[in-house]
Amino acid sequence: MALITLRQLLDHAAEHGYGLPAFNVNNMEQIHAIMQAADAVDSPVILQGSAGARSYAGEPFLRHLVAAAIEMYPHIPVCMHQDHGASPGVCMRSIQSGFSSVMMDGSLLEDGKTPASYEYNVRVTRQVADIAHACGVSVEGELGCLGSLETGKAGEEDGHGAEGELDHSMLLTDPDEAADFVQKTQVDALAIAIGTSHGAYKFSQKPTGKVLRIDRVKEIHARIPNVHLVMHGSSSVPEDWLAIINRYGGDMGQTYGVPVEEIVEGIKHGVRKVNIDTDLRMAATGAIRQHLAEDRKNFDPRKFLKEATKAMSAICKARYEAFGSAGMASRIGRIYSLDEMRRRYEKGELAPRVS
Ligand SMILES: O=C(COP(=O)(O)O)[C@@H](O)[C@H](O)[C@H](O)COP(=O)(O)O
Repeated sequence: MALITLRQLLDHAAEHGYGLPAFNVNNMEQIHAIMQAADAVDSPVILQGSAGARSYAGEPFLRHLVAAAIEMYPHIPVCMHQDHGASPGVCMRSIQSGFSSVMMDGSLLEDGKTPASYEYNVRVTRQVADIAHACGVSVEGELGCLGSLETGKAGEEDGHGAEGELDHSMLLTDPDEAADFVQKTQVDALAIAIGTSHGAYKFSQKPTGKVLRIDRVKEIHARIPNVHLVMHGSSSVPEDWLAIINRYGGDMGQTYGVPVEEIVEGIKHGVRKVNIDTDLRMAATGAIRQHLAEDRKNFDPRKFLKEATKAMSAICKARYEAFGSAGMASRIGRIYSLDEMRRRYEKGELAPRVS
């Protein structure tokens, strides 16, 4: 079984200077697409499940789908990560369910909507890190609230996101606070706010450095060079799929995502995990719309779901190649079990290095 922790994966990524896309999963087709692409280019994989995914698929289905991926592709290291845990309880249940990594998002209160105080964030994240590390499981924390620097708002399409309008001090992670946060919480990876947001409507025009603050990634990395950084809301919102969706009956507004080259620049400066969900949603929707419009007699869902899988897989492959994770699955070597990771935490081998 090639279940790997986020920590081991990101340590390898940092050592070899690459980044990993973390794709959200809710169903079999998404998992097929991600695994087929990873198999084609020899990339390790991060599958992540949100609260929405758990309520859509049901926790046992999600767990068994991931187990099936691991069984079918034993040569590919797969990290099963819980996306945006709104409370320590959510994280504990994911650990119980077999996830090898959890995100405690204490940037918002348990309702997933109200911005939390720094002290609250430190307290709940540390609580999760203590328990997760005692189980060998990795922890991602978040500092700063995700949201658009154009509008001050979080992404609208996601159940999880700050309500109302936020000012720039909340929408941008502060480098010194990031160092203090990592030291106090002992997280393995830190999600930072730099102007990205969840969903398709991130930017009203191709983003400039004013609204997509890659310079802030660089400042944070300069302050904490040994900490693995995470970019959320990092779909590129492919224009070709947007056009196909609209050509075949869709009604999406003009919008822009995070250009792949900007993510690659972030990877050069400590970004190791890149969250992507919307791109696969758009590819699947476009492919299904196109298939149903062009083959009006078809009533076999396998035919259009295969088209959706192919479309999603092409995006996954492109991201593995652009982020440099292609070719790395076979170079990871021995995978530490959760129990070995637990002992490494106990010995202090994995304590974050923050000066
Ligand atoms: O950053 C993320 C995705 O970014 P994206 O929209 O693809 O730019 C994820 O962390 C989100 O949490 C995920 O899309 C949430 O999905 P649901 O809550 O709708 O399942």
